Amino acid sequence: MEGTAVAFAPGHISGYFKRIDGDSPKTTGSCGAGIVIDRGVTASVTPSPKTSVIVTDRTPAGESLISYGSGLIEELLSGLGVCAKVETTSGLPIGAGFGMSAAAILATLTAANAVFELGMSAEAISELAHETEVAHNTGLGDVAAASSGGVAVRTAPGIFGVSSRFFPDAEICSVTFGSIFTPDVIGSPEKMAQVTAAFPVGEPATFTEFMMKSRQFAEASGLIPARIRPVLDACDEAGILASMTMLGCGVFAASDALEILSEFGTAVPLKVCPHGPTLLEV
Ligand SMILES: Nc1ncnc2c1ncn2[C@@H]1O[C@H](COP(=O)(O)OP(=O)(O)O)[C@@H](O)[C@H]1O
Ligand SMILES: CC(C)(COP(=O)(O)O)[C@@H](O)C(=O)O
Repeated sequence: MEGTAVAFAPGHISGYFKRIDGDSPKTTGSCGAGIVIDRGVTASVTPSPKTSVIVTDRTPAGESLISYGSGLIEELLSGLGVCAKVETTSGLPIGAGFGMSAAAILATLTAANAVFELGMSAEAISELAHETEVAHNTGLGDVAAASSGGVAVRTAPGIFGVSSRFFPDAEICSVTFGSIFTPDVIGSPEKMAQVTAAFPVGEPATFTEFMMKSRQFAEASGLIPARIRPVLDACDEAGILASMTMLGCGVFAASDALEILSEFGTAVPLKVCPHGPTLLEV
């Protein structure tokens, strides 16, 4: 095996969710809804006698090396029975509720599948990515959503749980103040009980309905950090729909809220991504 394959997978902002436990990682996941976004992770995979991983982020706040090595990615490759030099580059901060872990897994698998000619279907890639996310407690519904584009509504756990997708031409904007360690939240029965009780009734059919349900959920979930309250208040005052990026210490707003969000930090304009993982180069 020679050469390098490069793939991109989109990130995902979860607006609301509830954990559903099945009898295996495949049937465990979440219901909810979120936006598949045009920033995500690019992974380059080059066959090599020994596996090595470099994790970088290239966000609007600048570029930085996050780590040498990633347990998640190393385990993934070893499960496939291959060794490679992998570089993942995240377009948004890791751990901040932008689904970067799911994007990293999907992008790495898509590139590895191409360069090693593994013959996995898109469905098999999503299945393995979902099981890996759930097994590591780094996400529940991000893989199902980010396996394709749009605003994804999930009514059952697992990769076949997406009941509808819609594709608004919306200007979205986000600001983040840091991470919330996802396993601490989705691994806590107390937190999950409050999250389940906060789950909104009915499914959104429009972007506005999605934003309203997301905010209603965030308020009732007990998850809103004090740090983001002034940002939500400023959006409310300006009549802009906004909510918390699940699960990160940040806010996403509908419409072009760049000016308002920039008062609080580095604001990032986003669009709804129309597609799932894509092979860029092989
Ligand atoms: N680009 C990446 N490359 C490799 N591993 C990643 C990447 N992004 C996230 N991860 C892994 O996922 C963990 C964070 O998961 P999580 O809090 O769910 O992040 P996010 O909210 O961005 O999905 C990190 O500690 C790291 O192990
Ligand atoms: C909210 C979350 C459980 C985690 O999202 P993230 O922190 O971005 O990995 C997500 O996977 C979902 O099920 O909706």
